[in-house]
Amino acid sequence: MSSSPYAKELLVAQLAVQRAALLTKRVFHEKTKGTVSKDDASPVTIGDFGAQALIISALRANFPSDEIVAEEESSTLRTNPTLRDQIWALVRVTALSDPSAEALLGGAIPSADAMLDFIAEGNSAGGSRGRIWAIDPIDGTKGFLRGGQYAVCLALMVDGDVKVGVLGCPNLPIDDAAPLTADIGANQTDDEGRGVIFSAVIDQGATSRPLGAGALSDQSKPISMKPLASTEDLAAASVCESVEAAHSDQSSAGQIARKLGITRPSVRMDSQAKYGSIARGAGDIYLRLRTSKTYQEKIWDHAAGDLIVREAGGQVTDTTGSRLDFSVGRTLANNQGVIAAPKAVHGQVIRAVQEVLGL
Ligand SMILES: Nc1ncnc2c1ncn2[C@@H]1O[C@H](COP(=O)(O)O)[C@@H](OP(=O)(O)O)[C@H]1O
Ligand SMILES: [Mg+2]
Ligand SMILES: [Mg+2]
Ligand SMILES: [Mg+2]
Repeated sequence: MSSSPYAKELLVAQLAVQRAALLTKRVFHEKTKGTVSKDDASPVTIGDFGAQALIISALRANFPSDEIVAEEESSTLRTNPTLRDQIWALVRVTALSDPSAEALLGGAIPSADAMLDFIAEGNSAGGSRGRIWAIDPIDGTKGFLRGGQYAVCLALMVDGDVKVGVLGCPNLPIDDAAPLTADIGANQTDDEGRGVIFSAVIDQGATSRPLGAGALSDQSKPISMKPLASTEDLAAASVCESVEAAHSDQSSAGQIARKLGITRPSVRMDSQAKYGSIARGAGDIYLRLRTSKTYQEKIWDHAAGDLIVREAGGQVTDTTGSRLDFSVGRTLANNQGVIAAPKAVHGQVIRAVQEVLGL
């Protein structure tokens, strides 16, 4: 193993994300996905819980004293043994099908109860001190259920700053040069040539590699944002935004694009696959414009993508132009929306955003 900073964290994170992604792919092909509706009416599946259990068990085996902020909680499972047992069966069979990384990932989870305990360990309040991992076991659960884009997301923050970010995107093309395709209606699962892991370590650049099983042979390739520099470049840019109109103001995004001279329709895709896609130059700009004054973005929805885009030559801020602040707890309480773009044009994009939003 190389001795560059965060080499072990990166390796463990990639292997854990890869194994969790295998689990989610398995769930996609099951007839019952154990979908339950959470308090905020968003869905969670056995895939979300199982992926979170696998990732936390891998982190605990390697970094026992780190804190963990993860999206899902275990309380509903403690009173729902049927759901718990479905997840347990899935976690066991996935670990068995991915044996080569066993030594690093810490061996099998001993029991269903131990699995629930792992899931529950993602309850850190977050904050500005120490080593804290942020996990979104399935980001874009709605995309996952409809056969579109989703991402298994893991990031390490140290003293409130993201140092390592990994995104597993089972339904994106492996080919960094493949054109962007919108999510809606398309079943993009398990096609030949899909499944990619994006990674970044602070000051070490960003990479992509195929998502597989087991050990990671060295197939990582550096990725970078498209180097947009001029107004003409901007006019040819493609904008990514959420599929969900409730998650981002699509009508303002359309006005912003027109103001920048962009003629192509935006590409709507679920999850942090948007960050990965612009980081490798398949798209150019990610706009996420808040739809309510009360919703606070969650750190696990942005931490890995923020670092991957910045390490690929992009700039990521909120609509006021401030960097995303991961140091204030489980949410981005200090930020409003997200604007990610190549460095050279980010200022121009922010001006258009502020004109349209009246900021
Ligand atoms: N009102 C809202 N505004 C912005 N984001 C929201 C939201 N309600 C839910 N989300 C988040 O949007 C994420 C999906 O992002 P996207 O819209 O880019 O696909 C969800 O992640 P999960 O699918 O992990 O729950 C969820 O955390
Ligand atoms: Mg969710
Ligand atoms: Mg999410
Ligand atoms: Mg999620």
